[in-house]
Amino acid sequence: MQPVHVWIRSESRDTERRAPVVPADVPLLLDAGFEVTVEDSPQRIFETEEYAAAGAFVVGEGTWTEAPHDAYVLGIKELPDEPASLHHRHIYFAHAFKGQEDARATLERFRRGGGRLLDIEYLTDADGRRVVAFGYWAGYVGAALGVLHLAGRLDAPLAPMGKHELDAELEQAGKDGADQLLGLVTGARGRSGRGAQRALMTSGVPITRWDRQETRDLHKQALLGHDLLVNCVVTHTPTAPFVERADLDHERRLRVLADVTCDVTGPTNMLPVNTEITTWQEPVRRLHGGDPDHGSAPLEVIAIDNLPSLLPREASEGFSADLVPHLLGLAEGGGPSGPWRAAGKAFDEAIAALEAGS
Ligand SMILES: NC(=O)c1ccc[n+]([C@@H]2O[C@H](COP(=O)([O-])OP(=O)(O)OC[C@H]3O[C@@H](n4cnc5c(N)ncnc54)[C@H](O)[C@@H]3O)[C@@H](O)[C@H]2O)c1
Repeated sequence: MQPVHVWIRSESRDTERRAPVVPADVPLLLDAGFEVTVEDSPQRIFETEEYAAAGAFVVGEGTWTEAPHDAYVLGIKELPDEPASLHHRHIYFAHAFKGQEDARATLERFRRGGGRLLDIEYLTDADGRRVVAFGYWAGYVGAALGVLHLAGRLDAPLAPMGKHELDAELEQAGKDGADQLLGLVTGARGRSGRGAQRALMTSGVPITRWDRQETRDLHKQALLGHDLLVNCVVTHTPTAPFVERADLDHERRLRVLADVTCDVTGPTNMLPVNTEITTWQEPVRRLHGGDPDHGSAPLEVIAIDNLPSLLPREASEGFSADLVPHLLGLAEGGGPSGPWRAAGKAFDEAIAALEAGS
């Protein structure tokens, strides 16, 4: 049987420093009989030499277009715009199955070339739960930015950093008084909710933890009694929003919304007072000026949709630890394991919808 060939491509987005498989995990694939090729990349947080030392075969940046036909081309973010036809099996986050911007163009490229997209977002277990995600570090960074902003320690533009640097800032913020803030994490039991709690703890911020049970009868006044709300909720059914326009004129302590979920335009936006993301260049946006006569402070939002890229090393390590066991599942005797079949089905459905013209 041909060995499974995983080809780790370079990322085309120039701010993207993460890697889907870290050098320390390469031997796990090699020991299972896989072939591992890695493209050189000056921006990746791990040196190419680390991959070579771990046993990967090194090739030039962007050479996946010439990879053997049977290779799985693995990345994190979008492919470059060329070539117009894609004939490999690609594994990455394409955001191409829900009618997003460019979704149609991406699917057309696969259809034209006869390739397949195994989107990491659609790698799910038998219960439909995602098996690989960056959520923990998204929550960690989202909560950290909220605390640092409230502590007057957030400088823009943001740039990728090491966890030790971020933690030093959080600890200093705590010593300077951030430990007097009140933090609320919604979706506290999920991946990003747990990451958010860990960051708040690093600053010594007392935490209120709410998940489904605690929000069933929403206690709005209690919610507004926190300085910082870190929203990590994932819901697919429209639910009573946490903060609406009418809440802003109320007496409240709430000053910063850190929206990790970033579902800012969807029907399940839990914070409809905001409908736009923020960026590394301008991480914070003012939503309401506040009214000191009525005890309401200005309200600001942080809604950055690529938070884990700010902690590229830790985000890559956690992601690789989750992904590699599933990559091994590409070689299972009866064909790729359940999550790969689920991702393949999502792709087939998207192509069928494209062909049906919907
Ligand atoms: N901003 C970024 O850079 C970034 C990066 C990665 C992921 N994300 C997003 O972060 C979000 C969180 O992902 P996750 O991996 O933590 O999801 P998860 O499924 O692990 O957790 C979601 C949590 O929300 C809870 N929840 C659902 N409805 C609720 C309600 N009405 N009230 C309170 N809690 C409720 C669930 O019980 C669960 O604990 C996702 O939308 C994901 O796309 C953002």
